[in-house]
Amino acid sequence: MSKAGAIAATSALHLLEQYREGTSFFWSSPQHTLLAQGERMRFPVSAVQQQVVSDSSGNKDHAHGNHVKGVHFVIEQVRQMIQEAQQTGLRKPIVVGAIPFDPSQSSAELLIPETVQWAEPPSHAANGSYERRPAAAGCEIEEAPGAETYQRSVNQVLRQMEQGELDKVVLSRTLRVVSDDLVDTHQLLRNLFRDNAHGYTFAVPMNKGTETKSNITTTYRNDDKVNHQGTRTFIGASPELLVTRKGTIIRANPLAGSAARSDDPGEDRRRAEALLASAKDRHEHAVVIDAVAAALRPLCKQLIVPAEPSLIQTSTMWHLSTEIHGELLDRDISSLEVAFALHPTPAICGTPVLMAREAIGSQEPFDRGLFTGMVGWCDSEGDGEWAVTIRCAEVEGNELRLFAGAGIVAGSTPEAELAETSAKFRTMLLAMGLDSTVSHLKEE
Ligand SMILES: C=C(O[C@@H]1C=C(C(=O)O)C=C[C@H]1O)C(=O)O
Repeated sequence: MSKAGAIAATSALHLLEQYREGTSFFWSSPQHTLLAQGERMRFPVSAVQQQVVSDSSGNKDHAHGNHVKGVHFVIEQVRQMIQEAQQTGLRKPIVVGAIPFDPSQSSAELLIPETVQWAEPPSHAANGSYERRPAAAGCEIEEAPGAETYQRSVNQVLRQMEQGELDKVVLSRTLRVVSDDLVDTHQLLRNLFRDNAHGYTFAVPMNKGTETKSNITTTYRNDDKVNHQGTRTFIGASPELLVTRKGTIIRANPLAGSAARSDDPGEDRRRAEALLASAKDRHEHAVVIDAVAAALRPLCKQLIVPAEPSLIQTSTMWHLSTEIHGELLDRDISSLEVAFALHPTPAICGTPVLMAREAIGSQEPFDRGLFTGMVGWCDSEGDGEWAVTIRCAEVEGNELRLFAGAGIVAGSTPEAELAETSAKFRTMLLAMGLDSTVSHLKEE
């Protein structure tokens, strides 16, 4: 393949088998499969918090100021990492990893790897050759927040919507899963890859929180010393493309408006048709498309936005989808900069964005971290692919933390939004082999 820094091209399944927990970054999209190994440079862990003055006042403008600083910090650090890597002799460095929902609160998990291998996108047929084996066993599951608390939050947000200008807020919740044994992260990745051939499957090695003295840490790890118990991995299979850039051509594919799949084909089709016809879901979707188009328009010579959404399906969900194509005015805007021009879209935050972020901060009793951020890669020419980090979990030892959210608009009901989050957890639960254990989470 033409990608610089790449070792010989190989098959997607071959790359998947070479994945090593703790030292590999794995990515598969409808365009590419990528396995990045080792760590030449890593994004600084604690420097974000040093750069951004923490805001204890809860002031919205201050929080927004911090967010903007956090974004600039990430863009600048990535630019520096690429420059430094070029100075050390890498011809076309690539940055891979994930960026949090709020870069002023949590650290990005980005790195420049030692080696990069590319392969064609996975073929559906090849994926079918995998057997789905459980990745965790004998699990205890705890909902956080619990169902009642989540529904109360939805009601509070709905009341706020009746009173003011708040139009949409995405509220999420988590599941903490504790397994009897260490989670088999590699098997989890295989299962996700098998079940989500049309999406964006990823595994990101997370920092273990080591102190950094300089802004950019240069680490050389000895693979033999990596203990699976000591690794943290951010893993998932997102159906949602934030943006890809190749040269000046960009593509975005926001999703918003969802329905759970059904095992009964007739019922499944009815749910899809009802979703496409639902005024509430159409509005929830339109809010996202308007915001994405408004953010892209100033950057583009040409932008094509279909007037009507279409339907896409994953193995667990139906979604309203709009594929947006554009041509950038300026080739110097990297895929990461375009991604940040969009982030956070109302698909995972809400609108107006500052009010939505404030509502999320006051209603969600946990830090989103990398959830509803972005995952992907960007090379030194600015080309890249970034997906929205949803249908995902953080894995450490024998524990997983799963995340799922749902968009609240006027007309939403707490019961339906709770059921939607439960249905969205199924992508990860299925991949873990736990779907039958938690059948009450399945929306009927
Ligand atoms: C927030 C999530 O998904 C987002 C919310 C959607 C919705 O509210 O309909 C649909 C797709 C995603 O943009 C999630 O999966 O956790």
